[in-house]
Amino acid sequence: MQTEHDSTYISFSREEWASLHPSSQINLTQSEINHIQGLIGNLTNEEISKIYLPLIEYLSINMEAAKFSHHVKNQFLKKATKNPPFIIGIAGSVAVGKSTTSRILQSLLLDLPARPKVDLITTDGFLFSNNVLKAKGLSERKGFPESYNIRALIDFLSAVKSGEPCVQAPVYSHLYYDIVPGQYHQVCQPDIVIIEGINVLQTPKQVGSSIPSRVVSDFFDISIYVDADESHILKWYVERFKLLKKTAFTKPESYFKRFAELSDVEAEGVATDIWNRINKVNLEENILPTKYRADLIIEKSSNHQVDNIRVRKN
Ligand SMILES: Nc1ncnc2c1ncn2[C@@H]1O[C@H](COP(=O)(O)OP(=O)(O)O)[C@@H](O)[C@H]1O
Ligand SMILES: CC(C)(COP(=O)(O)O)[C@@H](O)C(=O)NCCC(=O)O
Repeated sequence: MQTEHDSTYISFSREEWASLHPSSQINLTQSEINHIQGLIGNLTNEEISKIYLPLIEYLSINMEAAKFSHHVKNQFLKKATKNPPFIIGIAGSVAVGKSTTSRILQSLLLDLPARPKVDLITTDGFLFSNNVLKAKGLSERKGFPESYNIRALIDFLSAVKSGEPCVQAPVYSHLYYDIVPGQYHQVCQPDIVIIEGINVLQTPKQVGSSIPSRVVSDFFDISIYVDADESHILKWYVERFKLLKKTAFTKPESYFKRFAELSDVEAEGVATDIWNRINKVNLEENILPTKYRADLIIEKSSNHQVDNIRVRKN
């Protein structure tokens, strides 16, 4: 069925995408590929070559274009401002693979010949702390637009983009299920920033009653929405929960340590309940509606293989 968005994007099957930039042309050594595979457990060499290397090439072309545009504007304005960092926004549901995709891209970007400085920031650092969420009656709304300090996120991106020497991003811990007081990620004039989060393409209407003059995506040079069927995402959410049950949840400091003793079947029930009450509702109400704001849409099938890539025409 034809949708209103079909004409906005060019769609590439997996094979069509791979053929745009055969991996043989890319100078990644086997040890660099091994390094990335070490970071992302079951990522195959084929997936890197067919999907992520062409994607890096597409990002590189966009970075070159942004640099050129900055240079000619500086010439016209008779200014010598520093090239701003290239900002990549990564959106999508909880558990769709935003942080994994971001880590793959960061590793490959770090390997580019110019050896750029690449920072990876997650927007969960801009969630209000559990105490604040509780006081606002939002404990069951973690991840919904109102649970984030969007103004702080916009101020952060504005400072990074304008080239401030060092800017701090607060840090969220999935182990403590809360913001870590006094811990920050320092961002000091990087060449590239990847910012990933469920909320990065949300619009002012969705972020509270007062409409800010800017939105998060105003600072992006390019944005990517990671997409998959909800049935696959639920499966990945439950699998991740079961893995955490055996690992992080067993730590005494874990917020979820009460779940460590659950059987696998009980854990599936708990995770499915959290999904249905919170993350599924958020996906349908606040995340999916932002999909067609992205410059690229990456569609993954049940085994995380990317089957289709859509690229915005202009
Ligand atoms: N490309 C991929 N290949 C293999 N596994 C993946 C891939 N992307 C995500 N996963 C797995 O899916 C689960 C959810 O991914 P994650 O990156 O944590 O999601 P998000 O950051 O969107 O919440 C994790 O268990 C992760 O290991
Ligand atoms: C903190 C989050 C909103 C962040 O999502 P992420 O960016 O990791 O996909 C999410 O992990 C979360 O905690 N959601 C609330 C319900 C739950 O525990 O899954």
